[in-house]
Amino acid sequence: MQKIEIRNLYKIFGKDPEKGLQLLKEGKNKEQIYEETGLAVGVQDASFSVKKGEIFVVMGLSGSGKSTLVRMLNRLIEPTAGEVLVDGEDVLKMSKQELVKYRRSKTSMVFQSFALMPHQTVIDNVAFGLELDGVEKTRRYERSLDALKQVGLEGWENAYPSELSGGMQQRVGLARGLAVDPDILLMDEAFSALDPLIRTEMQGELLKLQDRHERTIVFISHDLDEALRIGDRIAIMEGGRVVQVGTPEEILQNPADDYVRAFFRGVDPTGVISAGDIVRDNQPTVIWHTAETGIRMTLEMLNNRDMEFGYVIDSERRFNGIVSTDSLREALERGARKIDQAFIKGVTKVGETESLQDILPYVASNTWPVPVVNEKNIYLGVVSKNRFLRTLHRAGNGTQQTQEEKSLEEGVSA
Ligand SMILES: Nc1ncnc2c1ncn2[C@@H]1O[C@H](COP(=O)(O)OP(=O)(O)OP(=O)(O)O)[C@@H](O)[C@H]1O
Repeated sequence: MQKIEIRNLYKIFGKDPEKGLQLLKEGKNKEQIYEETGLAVGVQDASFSVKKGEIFVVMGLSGSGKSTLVRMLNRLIEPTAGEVLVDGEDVLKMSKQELVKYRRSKTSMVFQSFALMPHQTVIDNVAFGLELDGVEKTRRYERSLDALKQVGLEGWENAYPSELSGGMQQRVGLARGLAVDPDILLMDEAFSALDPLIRTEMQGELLKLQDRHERTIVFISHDLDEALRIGDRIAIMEGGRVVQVGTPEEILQNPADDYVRAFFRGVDPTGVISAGDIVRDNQPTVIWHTAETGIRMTLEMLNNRDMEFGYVIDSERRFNGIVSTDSLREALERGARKIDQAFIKGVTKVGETESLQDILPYVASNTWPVPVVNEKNIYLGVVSKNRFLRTLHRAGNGTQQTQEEKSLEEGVSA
């Protein structure tokens, strides 16, 4: 479901922005327009959408238009042209009153400079937005305490900002953003001022928060590692344009141009592509598991299909275990009858979000393709050694899979 939709959005800074629009339409570029008129093109023709519940990272070099773009989402910067739809409603058509309400209740913004008020306690800093909203004091403090708890600052409510470390101050900034319980959190280089260790910690904190309470987060960053770590999808900006939008894997595997490629140079694909991206569910034999599933029947089935391994799942597709022709025969010799007595011991399944780097040891050490499950233990399929190696090879070359490779892969037996 789309939460935010941006259509043909422009921002031109200067006295006569319409003139700038006209010149862009005539094919002039940003630099020519600046030289001729002194108008600065901040964002040009941006169109994309942000899904409900995702962390959407806007990335680009300094001056590429990130801040301008994100500030147009809550009209801290007034767009020159285009549409910003939030839950289907055009933010640019809102009256002043509607806009105030939208800014206070639907969105909140977290800045790089934590923008804390030094003479106010932590809790008053957090409660500030609610106070503006006219929320009464008891309720205000309740919600602020809850927000402080969410960012791990319980017990610090009466401290002053100067008593806190940089990382803690940023947590207060984040708590202030959370206290109003916004649908949409806009984060402008929110972690950039933090030293690397604290920064990584805060990124982890944000991901954890997102696990518990799904918000739509638009996060500006100029840092690739950060974008890859937290972004469900990334938009890359260059010179005011959005040049590519996609998941980290999509962008890495298929960069739109040299600018994007340059960003990703040196990135190790094994850290970015996940098990879920390369899972295949059509190869090995899947065996539905019930109390009646017998060993003899299973063995016969594997033999008939000339398969060495079978993946056992229940009627809800939850992964139970793996059997092999060997483990089934051994179990029969022991006098066992039910299939779960024939599971290979110590089978490792991997989560769909685990990276290639994480799953490498399992792919390398097992003779059977590694089963991949989601967070509910639902079986999604397997990653075979072949598929794993092919992906590495492709990502390394930055080339697309050819039709030949594709059919080869479909034909590769597990
Ligand atoms: N108020 C303004 N007046 C004139 N030009 C502006 C104004 N604000 C931004 N610009 C110009 O718009 C372009 C985009 O700036 P913006 O701040 O959005 O980039 P950014 O990617 O966020 O950069 P940074 O990472 O340095 O914050 C730049 O060329 C900038 O000079």
